[in-house]
Amino acid sequence: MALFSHLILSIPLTYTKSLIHYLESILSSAIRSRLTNYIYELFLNNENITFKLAKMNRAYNNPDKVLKGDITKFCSALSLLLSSIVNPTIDLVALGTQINKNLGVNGSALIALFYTVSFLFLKKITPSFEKLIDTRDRIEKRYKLDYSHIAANSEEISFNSGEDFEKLSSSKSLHKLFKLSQSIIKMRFKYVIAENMVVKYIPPVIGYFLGSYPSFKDLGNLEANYSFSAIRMRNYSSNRWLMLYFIDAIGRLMYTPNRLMELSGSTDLIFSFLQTGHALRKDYYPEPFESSDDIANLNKDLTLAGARRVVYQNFNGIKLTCVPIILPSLNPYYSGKVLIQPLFWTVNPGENWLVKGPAGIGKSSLLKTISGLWPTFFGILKKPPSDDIMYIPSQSYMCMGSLRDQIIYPHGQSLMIKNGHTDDDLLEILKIVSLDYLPEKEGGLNSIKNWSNSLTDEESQKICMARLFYHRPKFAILDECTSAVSYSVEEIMYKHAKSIDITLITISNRNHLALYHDFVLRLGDSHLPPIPNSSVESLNNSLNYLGLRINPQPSTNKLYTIHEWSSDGLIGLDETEKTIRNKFSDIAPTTQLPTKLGVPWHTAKLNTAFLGHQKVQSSNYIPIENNLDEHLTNNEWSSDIIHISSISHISNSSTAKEDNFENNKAEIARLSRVLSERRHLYQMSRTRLSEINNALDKVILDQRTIDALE
Ligand SMILES: Nc1ncnc2c1ncn2[C@@H]1O[C@H](COP(=O)(O)OP(=O)(O)OP(=O)(O)O)[C@@H](O)[C@H]1O
Repeated sequence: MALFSHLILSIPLTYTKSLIHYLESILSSAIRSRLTNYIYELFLNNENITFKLAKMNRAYNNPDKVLKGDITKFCSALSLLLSSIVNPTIDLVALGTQINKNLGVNGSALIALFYTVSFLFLKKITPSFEKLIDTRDRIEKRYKLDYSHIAANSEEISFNSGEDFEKLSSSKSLHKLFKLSQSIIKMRFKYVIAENMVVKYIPPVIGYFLGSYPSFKDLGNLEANYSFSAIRMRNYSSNRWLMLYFIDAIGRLMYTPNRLMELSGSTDLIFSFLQTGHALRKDYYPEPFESSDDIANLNKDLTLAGARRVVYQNFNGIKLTCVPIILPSLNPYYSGKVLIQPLFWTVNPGENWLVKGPAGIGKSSLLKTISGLWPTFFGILKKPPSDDIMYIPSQSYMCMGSLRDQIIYPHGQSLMIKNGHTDDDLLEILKIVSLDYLPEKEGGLNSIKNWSNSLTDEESQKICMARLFYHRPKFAILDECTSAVSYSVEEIMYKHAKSIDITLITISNRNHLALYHDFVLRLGDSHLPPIPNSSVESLNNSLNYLGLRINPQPSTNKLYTIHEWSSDGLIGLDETEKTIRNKFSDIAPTTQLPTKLGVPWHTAKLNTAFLGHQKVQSSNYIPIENNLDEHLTNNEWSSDIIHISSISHISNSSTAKEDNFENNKAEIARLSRVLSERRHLYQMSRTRLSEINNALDKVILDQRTIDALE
């Protein structure tokens, strides 16, 4: 009978536990999926939040960790609260009522007193684990930073034989970390012993005593004892079990603060992660100043927090009115670095622009500003809706998925079909970019691979151009995205882009690309004066930018033009450099301008007919070195050759001035010297190459090596 009643009681108990566990798991996965979806909505949208989070924010440069680890921890800690609070609370209420009945008010008061004292005692002896763990995490972060610094700079460290120094500095933080971790472990050990004593071991003793007290308090009355012994034993037994379950429930409840502490840690993390996402969405940067000096040096126009961000996204063209290009500082209240002086630049539909300038001057930064990755700090930016403009950066991006996905990215196959495209269209596009062999080689358009590793740089760049031809936007900004493609294929691509009415803005220093463009935006010519802002100082509605007064609407695209652009020989302009210098003699040369203004820029119309003439001339030279690597040859030689041809054109011109002629003669002599030096270098390389070939012939390779090489 006893066994039967035990079974009857234990079956629902077991199932109740399983049910609670089941509910916990369901709750945890439901919270996780909702939270993750919410985060995706927040971060993966058209507002560049992921970029801002990764590049322009210091707190969460590794959002992966939050998504993979912290959210899972948070969800399971939250769902565990169900069993750790609800369950013991129900037990406490039910058992407490019964105990109150059995033991009377005094017994209940004694229990309450005991637990109040225990609780206060535990509170007193609990070390500040939160603070300690926080400190440990900071030291650990520092240690990891030290280590990644070593990994990132391994080459420099080896050159400087700095291994001992690095070992010492990183072992210092490791030592600190070990010491703190050990003391946390020791403290926790002592605390757990005290806690178990108070929560697990002392309460049952008190429980037994209190539970038995009503049954045995009149033990002296033998008669009564005799007649009521059975009842007394039953009461004793039931009180004892009641007390044990009651103590167990209180114990479980007393562990809840630990659970809550765990939960509060991850809640804090997730909350500030979401808060950062929302703040970045609104371009609000809550990071505080680091010292009062920073406020004094602050120039609000140049900070992320003070950026004006006046952007219109429904313009049929691209128009920058007084927009400087500024490299943002990661601290939102610090001034960014001004790369380029405020631009007044308009790209109308059908006008193709070539953007040129020395390395590191800010060409790609211009792309980042127009695309919105970096904010428009000042002035007004007008651009087409996002469907009408495409940005192709210098680093080719290959998504996860099939070969088809690479071409149609960011569209999916269903959208492609919905838009009326077929696989045959894609094959046609691949033909244009000279990748017609790719589907067969890679196993068809459905083949899924890690494309970043499978494709060469040239193929990746061609895929990005294929993407452009698939989407056919009205405008495209191409940032040196054909640098690995041969000139002949590049020519086909540019011609095709123009034939399908894509207005191109190409960032490149490849001179021959001028052939496919109508205008040039030249950044950072050191010998030219800056934008002529002094001439507009008197205008009433001029803008005050860094202490300069700038006319908000000067005539665009024709600030001033020059006849020759010093080093690369682009021609087709109206005035000589000398005339310009005279015209702006009141303005200090750029090199003496405060660097905070950024580099100057100018625009000009290209005389493509003349450039075509140059190209014919330059191609005559190429066969001389036709054994060199084609790409290098064209790149290296053509810039000098174009220059020579442009200069000879000027010198033959009937209007050429005598001093110009002298200058050009000197320049021709210099370039001839460069040319002969390069020929010499080339000869040396060829000799070396044939030596290597001879040496290779003598190496006997075994079959395995040959197979591996093949
Ligand atoms: N994310 C970044 N963090 C720090 N500095 C940057 C960042 N992006 C650009 N810069 C700096 O801004 C300046 C301009 O860079 P940008 O890439 O725009 O030059 P660029 O003219 O395109 O040069 P290149 O032709 O070499 O690509 C450089 O000094 C570069 O170091």
